[in-house]
Amino acid sequence: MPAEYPTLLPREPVVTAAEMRAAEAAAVAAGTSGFELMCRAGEAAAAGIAAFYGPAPVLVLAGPGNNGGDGYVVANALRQRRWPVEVAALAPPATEAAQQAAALWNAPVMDIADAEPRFVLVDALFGTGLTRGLEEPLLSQFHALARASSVVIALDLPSGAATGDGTALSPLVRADLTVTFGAMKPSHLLHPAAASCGRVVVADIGLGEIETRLFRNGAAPTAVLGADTHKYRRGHVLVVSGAMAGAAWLAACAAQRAGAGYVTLASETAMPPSSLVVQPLGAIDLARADAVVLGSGLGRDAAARTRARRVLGAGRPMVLDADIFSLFADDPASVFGLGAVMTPHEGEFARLFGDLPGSKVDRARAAAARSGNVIVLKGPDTVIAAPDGRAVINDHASARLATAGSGDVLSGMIAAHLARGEAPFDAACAAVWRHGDAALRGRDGLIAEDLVGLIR
Ligand SMILES: NC(=O)C1=CN([C@@H]2O[C@H](COP(=O)(O)OP(=O)(O)OC[C@H]3O[C@@H](n4cnc5c(N)ncnc54)[C@H](O)[C@@H]3O)[C@@H](O)[C@H]2O)[C@@H](O)CC1
Ligand SMILES: [K+]
Repeated sequence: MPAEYPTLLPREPVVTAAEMRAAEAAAVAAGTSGFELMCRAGEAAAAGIAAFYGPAPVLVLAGPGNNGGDGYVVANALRQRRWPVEVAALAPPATEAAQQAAALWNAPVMDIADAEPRFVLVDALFGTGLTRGLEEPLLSQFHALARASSVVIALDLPSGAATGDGTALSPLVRADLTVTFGAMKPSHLLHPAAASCGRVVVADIGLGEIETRLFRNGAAPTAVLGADTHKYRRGHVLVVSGAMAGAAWLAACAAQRAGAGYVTLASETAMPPSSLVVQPLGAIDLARADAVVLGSGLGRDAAARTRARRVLGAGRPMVLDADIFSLFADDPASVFGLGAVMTPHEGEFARLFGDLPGSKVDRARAAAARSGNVIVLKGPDTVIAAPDGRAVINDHASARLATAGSGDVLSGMIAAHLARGEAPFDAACAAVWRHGDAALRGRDGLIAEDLVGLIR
């Protein structure tokens, strides 16, 4: 990689419930009690709540497990800060640590059926130990109390959210703030659960670095250009156009704006004069392309298939998108094992990989392993997975990206990163972040052409 492009910045780990339990068990084995961890969690949550909201009447809803235990610690800590606090419990605390926490509270606890709404509702019903959705009458009581509160704060997770896959096991109350412990869990980033977390704050409870292969996408590093750089050193991107010239043109412009020094559009259609180099595919020396976008605007006819085969054979770093997934749905082996970046949305993904089991992260990982390519499984919670099991969830994005051509823009951006010599996984992560960042700086009514102009 040219020296002027730094490697990726450190990313936030995202851990599963099992990884979290293992970290907790390791801490306990090393001499920290479960109750001590709970005290750290509850104290940190109370500090977080006090940082966001002034002293106000609070109702804490405590479940039977350790999430409920955290709730008792929060109640005690806010009471010490002179907030008026009440606690309502679903059932008596069932774990030793939660019993110790309830003893700390040492004040009346009412039944949830008797609770009155207060300004702040703290949801300490269930966390990572949830095994099934909330049942009636609790579900209705919880939602009614939340509707009548001004602020809802979830401890660890909104109760009813599964930890690992973003699913809602029962309808979720939308929290304003979720204070989680040790590290983010997949459901803080995967939809639909992520949409009910509000702002997510991670409280350090002293578990140290938790071993994981899943991360939250972080900001792409800024390229620092040396005075001696030149356009080819910044990377030569080739976009192969076909029946849908507009899509390929968007990808090419996005590659330019994302930093490629030289962009060629392989097209037999005349284009308006611009800084893009437009040439028929037959006239292009494919070996000179540092990265290729294949699929955006390619078309799905026989000519597209012929063009695709020719370009695939050149063995250049590649982004495979859009029409490629239809063209090779019956022959996926032709696009596997290339070390390329594939950028399907859910529909295209299903066409190529069928109905894989598990969470979005599991499915993207399985597809990456099967295809030998980096998979960018697009959506509000885009997952990027590498064949070796590394995965990243991107939440730095905007629903404004749901517009025609936004995928073509992303393909061009990934190609610009590949063309500078970045590894496929790093290139995909950086481009996905910058793509989302551009949309966040956009406005309602954003179209793909605007997005190109907003790339930073
Ligand atoms: N793992 C860790 O490192 C730490 C965990 N802590 C807290 O502990 C939580 C996990 O605690 P637990 O494992 O005790 O689990 P939870 O407190 O999430 O819930 C488990 C309890 O709820 C019951 N339950 C599950 N789903 C139910 C449903 N739908 N209806 C009724 N009952 C249901 C279970 O039978 C069990 O009694 C975390 O979310 C976090 O808040 C913190 O105390 C600090 C450290
Ligand atoms: K909760």
